[in-house]
Amino acid sequence: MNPPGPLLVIGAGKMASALLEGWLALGVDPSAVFAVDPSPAPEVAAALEKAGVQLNAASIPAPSVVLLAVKPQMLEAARATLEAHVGPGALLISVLAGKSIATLEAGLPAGVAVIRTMPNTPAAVGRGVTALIANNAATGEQKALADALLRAVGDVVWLEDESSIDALTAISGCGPAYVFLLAECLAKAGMEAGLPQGMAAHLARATVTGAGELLHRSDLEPDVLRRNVTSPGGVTAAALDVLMGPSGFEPLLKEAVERAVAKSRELGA
Ligand SMILES: NC(=O)C1=CN([C@@H]2O[C@H](COP(=O)(O)OP(=O)(O)OC[C@H]3O[C@@H](n4cnc5c(N)ncnc54)[C@H](O)[C@@H]3O)[C@@H](O)[C@H]2O)C=CC1
Ligand SMILES: O=C(O)[C@@H]1CCC=N1
Repeated sequence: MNPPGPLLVIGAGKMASALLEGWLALGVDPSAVFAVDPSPAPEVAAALEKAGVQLNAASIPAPSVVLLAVKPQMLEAARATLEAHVGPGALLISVLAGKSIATLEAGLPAGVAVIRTMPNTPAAVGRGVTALIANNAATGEQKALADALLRAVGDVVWLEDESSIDALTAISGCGPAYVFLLAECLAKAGMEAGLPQGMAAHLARATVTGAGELLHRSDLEPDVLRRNVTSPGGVTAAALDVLMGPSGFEPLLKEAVERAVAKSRELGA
């Protein structure tokens, strides 16, 4: 899984940190990892230093892999760094929402390998899911390396058609935020139902993670697992009447996902 040469991260933020955390834990050599970030969060800078990754080194050897992880809106500002470090034999792996392979290729040497990906932050604990799509210049070895790097931090899905990445971003890229919001709302509802704050937060967290783990390990479909909780005429059914009603989860998530897809397309325009 170690790249054949140095690995450079441009933009050491939350997504890059999640990937790096997973890679370093699995044995990527930190002395071959470099990061460039003009204003890293202090906790990220401290974690990189502790791990032995060189942040903003004065001189960076030619990387074999460049992970681009700035905000999509910062792509143009990061172009100079990108162009300085992505040589003809390098592989560029981008995690930027919305930014197409053609946009990423602009300004880089002709024939540079580019792999556009959409990971998610559970990669930090080896439970991410990442979609990948490569340009024609990427070799079999480079695709295998990207596959190994992303597979090391979770599941991977290779795409045939780049246009599907906007919908995919709205589901798996953003999805962890929807689940964390569920935990937040469940805790607040618990407090409003009379539980002390700490207990409500604890119960919500344990319930969301426990249900996630059950879904992960079980062969049963989510609707079967839901029915297994729901006694006819019972307590869960009373709650599901609301959550599965006309203003419940389904129409709400449909609208949220539609907006996320539209935003992903807008970022790429
Ligand atoms: N956070 C997430 O769950 C996911 C994020 N992504 C993508 O990852 C990318 C980064 O997102 P986050 O990590 O959440 O953002 P972030 O804001 O945590 O990280 C971005 C980092 O880029 C740095 N930066 C800004 N300008 C730079 C430049 N010119 N050169 C080098 N570094 C520069 C910032 O200082 C910051 O540390 C985005 O493009 C996003 O679409 C993709 C999937 C999931
Ligand atoms: O919010 C964003 O734009 C990025 C893309 C997927 C998750 N975070």
